[in-house]
Amino acid sequence: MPAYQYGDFQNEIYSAGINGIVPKYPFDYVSLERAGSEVLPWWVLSYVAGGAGDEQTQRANVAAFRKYGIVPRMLNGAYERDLSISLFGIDLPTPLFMCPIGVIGLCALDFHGDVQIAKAAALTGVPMVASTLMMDPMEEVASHFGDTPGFFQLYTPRDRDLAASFVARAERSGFKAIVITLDTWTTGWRPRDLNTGNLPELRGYCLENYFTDDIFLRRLDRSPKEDLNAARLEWLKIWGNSLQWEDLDWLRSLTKLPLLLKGICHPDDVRRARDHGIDGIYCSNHGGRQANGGLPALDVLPEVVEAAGDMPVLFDSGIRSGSDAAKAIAMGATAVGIGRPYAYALAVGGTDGVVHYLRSALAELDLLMAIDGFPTLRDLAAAEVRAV
Ligand SMILES: Cc1cc2nc3c(=O)[nH]c(=O)nc-3n(C[C@H](O)[C@H](O)[C@H](O)COP(=O)(O)O)c2cc1C
Ligand SMILES: O=C(O)C(=O)c1ccccc1
Repeated sequence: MPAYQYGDFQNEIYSAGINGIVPKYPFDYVSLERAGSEVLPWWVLSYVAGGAGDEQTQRANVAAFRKYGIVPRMLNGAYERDLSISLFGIDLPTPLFMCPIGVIGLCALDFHGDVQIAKAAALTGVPMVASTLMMDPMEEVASHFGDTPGFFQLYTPRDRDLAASFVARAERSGFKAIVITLDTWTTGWRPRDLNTGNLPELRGYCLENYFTDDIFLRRLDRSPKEDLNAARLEWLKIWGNSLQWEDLDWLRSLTKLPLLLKGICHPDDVRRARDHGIDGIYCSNHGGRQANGGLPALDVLPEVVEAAGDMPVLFDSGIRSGSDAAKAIAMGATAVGIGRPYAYALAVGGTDGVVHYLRSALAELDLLMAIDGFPTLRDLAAAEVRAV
């Protein structure tokens, strides 16, 4: 018997269809986004859907995937596929991961989306990169990962002791790597949210990691429960640290876990990262939420990959489907981040909706590898990609 292939999901769906069982959730991104938009509260939707400026970069991220095509190869035994990768010595069954999304907690109807995503990670083997901004503390979220490794995304606070505490807590909770986000020490110019004065964190949402940390709490006279206003103002004082290269040496000294830098788009920055003992690069423009007018992240990926050499390169910004993931891998990404799509999937169906979305993306990727003749991700990575 051949091993289970993700593409068998397709057969399950057709077989169910014969028996009159109609799928609960959509299979294409446009329908998923529409369904998610109908159920999210307006202010969460505005925050998730929006980006910087007139959202030109956000749209360009998605459009970039239409500019490239993979050249298929035939007759080379792609009857069975292997989608596994190894990252920092950790074996993962697939090349996908879930990007850090600070308000993911709010995208679930019960406002405990971080836990629901952790459960989806456990069920699929697709790791969650958990944001610093959570509706539940990281210890609780990590307790639902099952056998799937989790990564912790650090928004480095200005208070160094608090940063050290977050890293230590992440290590104790069993997270397997730390992702330091560099492009969001201040919020981008986001007209959709500016029009309604909408910033969830400032209202005191998603700050549970801070509100459960002794180092943060000692800055307050009264607990966040007693005085939420004072707590969120204190958060605003310490939250965004505009790091410099030298600060990486301090961050490096905090942990032996693999460290990744998120937001890297220039090959010189890749080389400097290596000089500072960084283990992995995360190429991203934050889904066009931070700076408008920049290049699509996919367009800079090949240069970043070349400069990275043997360092793994994680990628996000514009991935909507399994075939998008295939292109990013063919252009050099080691692992590929799903962002906005899983937020909508969570809104539509909770953990179940996210598992459905991830299985669909993996099925599409797997079938594409079957049809295009790439039995392994190594073969796909070596595929010829041409500009359309
Ligand atoms: C609502 C929302 C919140 C986000 N919060 C974070 C965050 O807390 N930390 C972070 O590093 N990136 C955050 N990101 C950026 C994502 O990690 C990722 O870079 C981006 O979603 C990729 O773009 P895409 O979703 O359009 O594919 C957020 C993105 C969205 C949509
Ligand atoms: O919304 C975001 O993308 C994000 O990462 C963020 C986090 C905290 C404050 C502002 C923006």
